[in-house]
Amino acid sequence: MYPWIGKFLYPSRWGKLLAFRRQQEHYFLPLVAEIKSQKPSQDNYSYVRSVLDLRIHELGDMQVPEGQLVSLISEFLGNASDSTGAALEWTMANLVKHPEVQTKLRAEINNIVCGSKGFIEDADLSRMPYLRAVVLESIRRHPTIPFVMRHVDGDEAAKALGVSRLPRGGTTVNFLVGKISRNPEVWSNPMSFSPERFMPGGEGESVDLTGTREIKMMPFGAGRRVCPGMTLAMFHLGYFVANLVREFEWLEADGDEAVDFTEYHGFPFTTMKRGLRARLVPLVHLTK
Ligand code: HEM
Repeated sequence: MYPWIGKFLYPSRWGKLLAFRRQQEHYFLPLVAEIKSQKPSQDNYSYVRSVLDLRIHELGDMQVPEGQLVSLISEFLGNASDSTGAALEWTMANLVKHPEVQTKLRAEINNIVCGSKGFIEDADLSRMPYLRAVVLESIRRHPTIPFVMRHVDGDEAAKALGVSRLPRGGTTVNFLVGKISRNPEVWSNPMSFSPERFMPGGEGESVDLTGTREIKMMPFGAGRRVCPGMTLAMFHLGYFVANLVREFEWLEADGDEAVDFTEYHGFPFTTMKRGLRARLVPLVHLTK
């Protein structure tokens, strides 16, 4: 409730946090300065440039202060790599555990790629519906961000939440992303791993990831603050999974190294408690 109390309760952790923050400033600010010094053009219009160009109307058209810029950059980098990495690990773990899904996926990939150039191109992904189904099923079953919070206020919000009224000044609502995508009233056998549910005729066939039409799952959040990296993340996941499955057969490791789906609830990501271990067999491709 009062985050500032933390520095008195946990002085050593607070010290570490400040040191980490200084390190971020040390790395990011020279890069920001370099971007500032460049003449903006269509070719180099980056995320940092877009934040530099922002003006906060409520504060007299003020620019985003340097401190907040550092926070935004670290949020952008952290959200991008850690959440995609965690989702990739969950996906590969499921493919190890479900060899029949892996075989079916490899057949789809090879069918598209074989006989042509011998490697996967960006455009090929759109012709791989089962690959998309595998990725969707993985982020449904194992959403890497288990909840999103919103400050809500007013009668309209109360109505949407199905309560008569909200406390004065509003309140914070925690939307349980994980529970939503494993709701047995929406998903049949929700704890099983079944990409087929996202194929034609399946209950998730036309699932809406942005949550504008309906919310059956919301691994990327929903509404105005929906993850801006969603399309990139879906592309990266599809691309990495396709290449990893095409190049290797993923087999379960023996004994204690076998796949363990126990979750580790870190902040803010849910990862595999014990990282994925697998036996990888390189596959030989015959190209024309
Ligand atoms: C599998 C990968 C990813 C997942 C599961 C994921 C999920 C999420 C979720 C649940 C949120 C919170 C949305 C909300 O509050 O409603 C979020 C926010 C955000 N994501 Fe992602 N994300 C992923 C990848 C990425 C990537 C690749 C990028 C950038 C290239 C990115 C950038 C961001 C940013 C900047 C925000 C904050 C948006 C805001 O506060 O308005 N994410 N993400």
